[in-house]
Amino acid sequence: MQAGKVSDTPLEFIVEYLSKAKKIADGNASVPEELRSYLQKALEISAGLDDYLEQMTNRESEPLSELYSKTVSHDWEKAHREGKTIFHLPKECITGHVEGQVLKMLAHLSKARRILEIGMFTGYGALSMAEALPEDGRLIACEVEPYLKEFAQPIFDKSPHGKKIIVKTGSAMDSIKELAEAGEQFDMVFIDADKCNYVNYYKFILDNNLLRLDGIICVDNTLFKGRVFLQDVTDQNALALREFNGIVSSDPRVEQVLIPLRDGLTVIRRLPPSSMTLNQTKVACDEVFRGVKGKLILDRLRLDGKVAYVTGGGQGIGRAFAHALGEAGAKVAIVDMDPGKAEAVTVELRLKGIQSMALTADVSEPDQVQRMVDSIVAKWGAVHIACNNAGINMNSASEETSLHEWDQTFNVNLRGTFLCCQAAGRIMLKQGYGKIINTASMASLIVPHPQKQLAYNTSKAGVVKLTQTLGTEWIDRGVRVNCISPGIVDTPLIHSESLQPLVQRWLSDIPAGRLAHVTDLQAAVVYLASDASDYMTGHNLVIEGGQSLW
Ligand SMILES: C[S@@+](CC[C@H](N)C(=O)[O-])C[C@H]1O[C@@H](n2cnc3c(N)ncnc32)[C@H](O)[C@@H]1O
Repeated sequence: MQAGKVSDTPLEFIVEYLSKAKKIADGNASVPEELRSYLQKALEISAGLDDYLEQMTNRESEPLSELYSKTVSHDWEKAHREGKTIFHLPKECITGHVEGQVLKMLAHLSKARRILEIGMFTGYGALSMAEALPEDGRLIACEVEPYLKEFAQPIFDKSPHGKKIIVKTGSAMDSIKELAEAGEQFDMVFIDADKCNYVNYYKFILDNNLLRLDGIICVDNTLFKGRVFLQDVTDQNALALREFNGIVSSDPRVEQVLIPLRDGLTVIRRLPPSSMTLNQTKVACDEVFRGVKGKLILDRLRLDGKVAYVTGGGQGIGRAFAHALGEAGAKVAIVDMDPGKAEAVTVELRLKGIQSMALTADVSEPDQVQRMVDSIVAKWGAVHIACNNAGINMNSASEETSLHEWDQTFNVNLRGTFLCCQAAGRIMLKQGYGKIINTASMASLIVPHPQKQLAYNTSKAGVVKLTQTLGTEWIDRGVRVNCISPGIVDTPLIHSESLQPLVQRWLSDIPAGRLAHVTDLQAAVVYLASDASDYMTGHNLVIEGGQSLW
């Protein structure tokens, strides 16, 4: 601890008292050497802890570092004497490096988009949390001293995250009442002002729904120099915090933990209720409100723990499907005729932390399809999601379509899809669970023109009928089969000069006014792969910018 610094946290008091005890022991010959050695050891541990936490916590950003230096070097007594601040603000008010990083981490982990801070001081905590917010995130900081807004703003302006902070000057209680009236709600709240009012802020926030379900409240100084649990305490702030801790720990609406960081940081989570009344209205705490098995809709789209494969996964739509399934949490096998392409997508997925393997298979060959499925089961123990996407398209006028072209197209597009459905389906039927998603085409519905592609159109219509048949045959054994029919997808090939007249023709047929991007199809595959679509089977999900309707 620096010389002259006044103890403020339980640890600083321990260090202060141990130092004093050690000094007395050192000056007294009758103190046993063993006691002196124990005092020395206790002092070394306690005095080294805060510095070590500082060193082992990643460095703060430049603007935060500047804010810290500007705050601790400012003459706060002078500011008060000159009438710039109502309170005597001690520089120790500042949240500081380690606690700021904890708040930033919590904002990150809770994926907060809107944060409320009660008591901003010079904005260290506010800027730390703002650094974790997404671009369109907002942090509203309530601060009674207008001087502090002027103090902090120039540094907020230097940070790319400063624009996310809105400072509301005035009494925090008035500000949060206004926010509640405006129907605002927050994902995270930091209470750090006006200790005697902590209970009121807390109650107001929960009673008025200012914190979303599952949202968190962080509360500073909840150990209050250890006085919250020491006997014979008369300090009003300590007694207010003791009462606050008691109220929170017996409130069934929340769960909480008190972390002995600096002067104590309590983290409180608002629990989803089993029954509740808000403003005299009884809330229907059913599956719609609480989510199916407690999972809200975005969580129901997650694919954590699921095993998927994507044929034709080395490029285009298949690659986009593989990324989407992996981002949603599945392990993904990339299957392609071209081993290099399969491997490249596997590398991309691994970079994103997605477990992935590359497999080579020609989907029209039963042995190769069986080997593909066996390899996945051997490595990951199951197949939950089968994306049968491999396909080819060749153009020719129908009177000239060769049997070779017809057979080749049908071999990959229809026989391949059947073989994959059958091999994966056998595993899924045994598991009692599976999601098969076949790639069909808008060509299953309309006859795209002016290009001529009889074999393709017919094979894709076959994929839809195959999907409908399997979708009804297997659903009672837990296997859902659906297909996606994309419209014309924008690929590098299409940008060649010779194809431009054709592209213009297509565009005039598409209400959306553009070709499909592979990313337009990604949410659909995640939906069909997830439990959220369990009631859907044999469906042809058409994504074509409206083209089949004109
Ligand atoms: C402990 S400091 C906050 C530290 C800050 N959270 C940080 O990250 O550095 C408390 C702040 O609360 C402000 N404050 C005190 N009473 C208030 C009230 N009733 N309404 C709004 N702000 C208040 C004080 O002016 C002071 O700046």
